[in-house]
Amino acid sequence: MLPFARVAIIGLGLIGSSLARAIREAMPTVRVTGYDADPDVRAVARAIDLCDDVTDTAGACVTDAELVVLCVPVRAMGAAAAEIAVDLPDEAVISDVGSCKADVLAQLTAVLPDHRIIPAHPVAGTENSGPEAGFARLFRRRWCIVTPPAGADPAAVERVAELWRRVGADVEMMDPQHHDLVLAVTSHLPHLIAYTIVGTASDLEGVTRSEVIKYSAGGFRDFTRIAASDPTMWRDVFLANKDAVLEMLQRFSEDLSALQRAIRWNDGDALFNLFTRTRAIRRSIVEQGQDDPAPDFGRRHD
Ligand SMILES: NC(=O)c1ccc[n+]([C@@H]2O[C@H](COP(=O)([O-])OP(=O)(O)OC[C@H]3O[C@@H](n4cnc5c(N)ncnc54)[C@H](O)[C@@H]3O)[C@@H](O)[C@H]2O)c1
Ligand SMILES: O=C(O)C(=O)C[C@]1(C(=O)O)C=C[C@@H](O)C=C1
Repeated sequence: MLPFARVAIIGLGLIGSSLARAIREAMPTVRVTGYDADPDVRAVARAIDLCDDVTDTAGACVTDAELVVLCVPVRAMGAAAAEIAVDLPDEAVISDVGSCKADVLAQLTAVLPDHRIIPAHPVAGTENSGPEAGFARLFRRRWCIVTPPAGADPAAVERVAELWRRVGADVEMMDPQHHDLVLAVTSHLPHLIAYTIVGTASDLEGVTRSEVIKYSAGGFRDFTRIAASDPTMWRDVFLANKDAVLEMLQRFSEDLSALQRAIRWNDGDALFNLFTRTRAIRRSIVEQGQDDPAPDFGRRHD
């Protein structure tokens, strides 16, 4: 049985539009309605026939929804929930796709205290934004972490998990705070480092911008892809997951200082031992098939 027959998606950017496409592909009988605060995004969504209906108000989008998925930047979640509050059916399940969970759960609970709120985070994305950047296969063989609050209705949790399984994701359950700590080191810190290194390189006196572009091969080029990620989304992630990010950043800074010392004092063993350990980690990730398991479609439009 389908987990939901009517799904409303609020926010039709990369993730919202990918979810709309994926639901329509995997579950063609599900009615998908969509809304975005930006009229240009709504126009594009209509032009590309993204949903069964794209509405001009958030309320109209959710009036008969069984599931509402908020796909807006994390610090806009509370405002998006407030906009649908009066039109939301009592029995509707509310979910979201935000990259951090504790702060989003607090925002949604404050605005919709009487609704079943089952947050989730598909750990899949690209550096691109907007409805045209989305693609149906984005979630295939990627993790989706469902972070139900304490005491959540198990049936609602299972229906949200099943929706993500149907669009191809592997589902894990996690406590919201633990999610935020794990993702701070596996996703948020890497983005912060990428933003920093690309900024540092472009600020260098004595190195021209054209040289940075001309010689950006290998490692630096990979950093530039990540550093091209959406500014609004990432500003919100760092501010909403401040504590976990600062904790991981502190540990990272200490490890970087140790590396700085090793280089200064010609401690080749320290460098060699660390690089040997990190190479083994990378190889075990590849062996477990967790490295870009979908290389053919992970980085392009369908
Ligand atoms: N991009 C990724 O790699 C990725 C991966 C997983 C999860 N996420 C999460 O998904 C969410 C959406 O990210 P995205 O990459 O799709 O961003 P996006 O910029 O492509 O899309 C966000 C959309 O939300 C709309 N919006 C903003 N405020 C709104 C509001 N109050 N009501 C209605 N629409 C509103 C914007 O107009 C925009 O079209 C974020 O919470 C992000 O943390 C992103
Ligand atoms: O591949 C990318 O472009 C991503 O940054 C995707 C990525 C990640 O860090 O893995 C980014 C943020 C999300 O919340 C989930 C996935």
